[in-house]
Amino acid sequence: MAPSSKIAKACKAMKTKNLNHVHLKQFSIDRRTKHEHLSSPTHVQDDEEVPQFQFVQRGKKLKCERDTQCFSYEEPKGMPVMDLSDEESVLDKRHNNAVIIKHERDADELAQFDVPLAIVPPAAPPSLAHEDGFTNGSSSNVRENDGEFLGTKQLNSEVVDGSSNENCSDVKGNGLELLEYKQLDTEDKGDDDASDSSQFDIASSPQGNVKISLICNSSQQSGFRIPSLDAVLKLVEEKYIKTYRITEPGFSVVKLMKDVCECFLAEGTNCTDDGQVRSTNLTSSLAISKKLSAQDVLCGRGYEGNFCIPPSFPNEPFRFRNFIEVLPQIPRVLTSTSSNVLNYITELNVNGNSYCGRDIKIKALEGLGSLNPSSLVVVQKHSSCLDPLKASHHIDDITRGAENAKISLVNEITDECLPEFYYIPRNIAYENACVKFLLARISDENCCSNCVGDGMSLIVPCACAGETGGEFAYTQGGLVEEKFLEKCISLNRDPEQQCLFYCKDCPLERSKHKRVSGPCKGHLVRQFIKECWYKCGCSMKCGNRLVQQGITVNLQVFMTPEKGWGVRTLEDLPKGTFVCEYVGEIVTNTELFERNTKMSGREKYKCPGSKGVLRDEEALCLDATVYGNVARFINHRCFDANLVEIPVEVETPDHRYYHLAFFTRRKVDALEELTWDYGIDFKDQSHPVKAFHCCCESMFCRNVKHPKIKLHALWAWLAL
Ligand SMILES: C[S@@+](CC[C@H](N)C(=O)[O-])C[C@H]1O[C@@H](n2cnc3c(N)ncnc32)[C@H](O)[C@@H]1O
Repeated sequence: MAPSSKIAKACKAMKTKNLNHVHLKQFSIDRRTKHEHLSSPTHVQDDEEVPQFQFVQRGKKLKCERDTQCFSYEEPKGMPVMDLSDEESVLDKRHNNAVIIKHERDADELAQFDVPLAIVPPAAPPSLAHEDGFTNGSSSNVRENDGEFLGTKQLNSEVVDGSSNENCSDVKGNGLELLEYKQLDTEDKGDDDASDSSQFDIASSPQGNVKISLICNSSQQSGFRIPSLDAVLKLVEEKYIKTYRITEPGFSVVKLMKDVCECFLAEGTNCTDDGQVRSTNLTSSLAISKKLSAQDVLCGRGYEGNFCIPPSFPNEPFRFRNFIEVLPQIPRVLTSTSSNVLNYITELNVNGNSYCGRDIKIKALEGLGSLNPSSLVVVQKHSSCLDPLKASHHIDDITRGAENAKISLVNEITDECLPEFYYIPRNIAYENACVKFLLARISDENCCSNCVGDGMSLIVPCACAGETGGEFAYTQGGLVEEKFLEKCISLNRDPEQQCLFYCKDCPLERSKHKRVSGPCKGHLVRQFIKECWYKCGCSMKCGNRLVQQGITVNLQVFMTPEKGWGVRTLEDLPKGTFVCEYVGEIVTNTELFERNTKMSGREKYKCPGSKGVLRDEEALCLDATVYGNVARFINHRCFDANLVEIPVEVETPDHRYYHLAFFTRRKVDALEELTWDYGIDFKDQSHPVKAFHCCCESMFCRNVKHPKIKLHALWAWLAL
């Protein structure tokens, strides 16, 4: 093969990266030369234009732009050397996909609820100060009504608009439902649960101390002796673990009690001036004809809701929402008693997932609710920052079974919950993003139809290995070949050495300058891996089908001290291990642009030089803001990150669409955080949106004024 055509085959793509957006550049370069292309009757239609590029080897500097919400991979500066004679040569409308800066959607575009919820015992009536300084809460109410207190309370704050009516009166009205507060009667012999008679008494002092008393009537029990507290706690724990199928190892009654105290204090702090607690608007249970599952509630199915995004694709991925955001919707569909709310939350736990954040409190109170099922009301809190709870949060599997391997989540640092997003294991196309996988376009030379079994076991590598120089990129052991990996690392590390190609009407530049297309600054040539696919004869177990198999390693999302969520491995990973793909919504640059600028339909971006709206087909980008996988949590590390991203082609043989896969670039130990180099130039002052302050702690951090590292140390590290 002529070197130039080799280069042409190699030089086909670039990417830009963004915090939650990755931009795929897919220049349509046919495998054949223009001459071959024109003379061949097959593969490409006659009217298709052949992009023309000049590839140059020149020292160029890669620059990146981003901020906490977005960044783009700014291409190397330099004068374009593109053949300018053919206006459409680069951006062939069917083949070329460009890269555009993507800003994350503004937070206000997503449903946000500022007013979090918690569940607390109903507010006490005007306080009854005790001698010990404690103000009695719920139990004082009970006694007031001779053991059978229906502590009705008007729930009158508006949730949807976030405002709250602080006027908690005892009057029913305005269509608002009253909650029933029923305390067990110590004399109630007919009720099994109450036969031992128990009373849960919670009180607080002005100093913020909380006292919980358990009052038990032991008169029915002969030979009763006060048991040890430890034995009681153990018994209760066993009972609850069994009855409620609590799977979390950390469950304990002591923790439950502690949580109750914390909630009590938090909600006490949030009482209105007149001592009342803000409460939510619950609608009547009569409106509910069927019981919705917890997921229904969270995903907004089965009822009219204006905040939940309805599941729009087959697997109906769980939309992770902080409970504090979910709960405001519950009143729209659930019955008016707080125990219903708790039931739904219980269902969630039973489904195999446990949830983070304030649901820990909810879980704690679930226990309380079981002791006294109707004694809780849902109330709004003014601000989450008032919440003193710093519980350890845990989700068993954020993928809900969508991946081969579970991906757990822990937050041992804050009470922050996962940001709102749908977990998807594979890229999905948004509206206009045209991603066609046409088997007809896969010619014999682009697949290995004659292969059988594991193509990797063949003595002569199959056609799919052609993309990687006639050798498979993967080893028999399922790792990226050392040499190939090193090449990818070197390409990423030192783009100045690499080939660049230039296009005439650079979509990246166009997007950057909004309306004026600047000269293309050249695009980095990348190494590709080509995996076998459907038209290949090999089996699904073929070793050249690694990325398409999905995640197999043990990953965990965790809260880092300074960078928000991060991802770590729970097992040792050898060098060259496939970790995960960067998955998101495949959007066109037009869509991306509109998401960024929130342009209305009328003001759609007009591409300079083109007669109409920017062609959607020109660019594909990945936006993981709302739909994404675990990769959206992988943090940046300057230069010596332990992951490297490699484009992997699976469905299409012509680089129109590819997967961005992360592989370990060295051996990574269990519990190490996984990082990749976003390619950010922190010194780029020209970008209007500033980057985050990098806390990667790398010796080579590009965001520190006086790097800790001397040049010789850098070379020493490189030599490793
Ligand atoms: C793709 S997200 C990574 C996940 C993110 N930490 C989270 O909590 O969702 C990128 C964002 O993470 C944070 N981040 C990533 N790498 C960082 C670093 N080295 N130093 C500080 N913040 C970082 C920045 O806020 C950045 O905007």
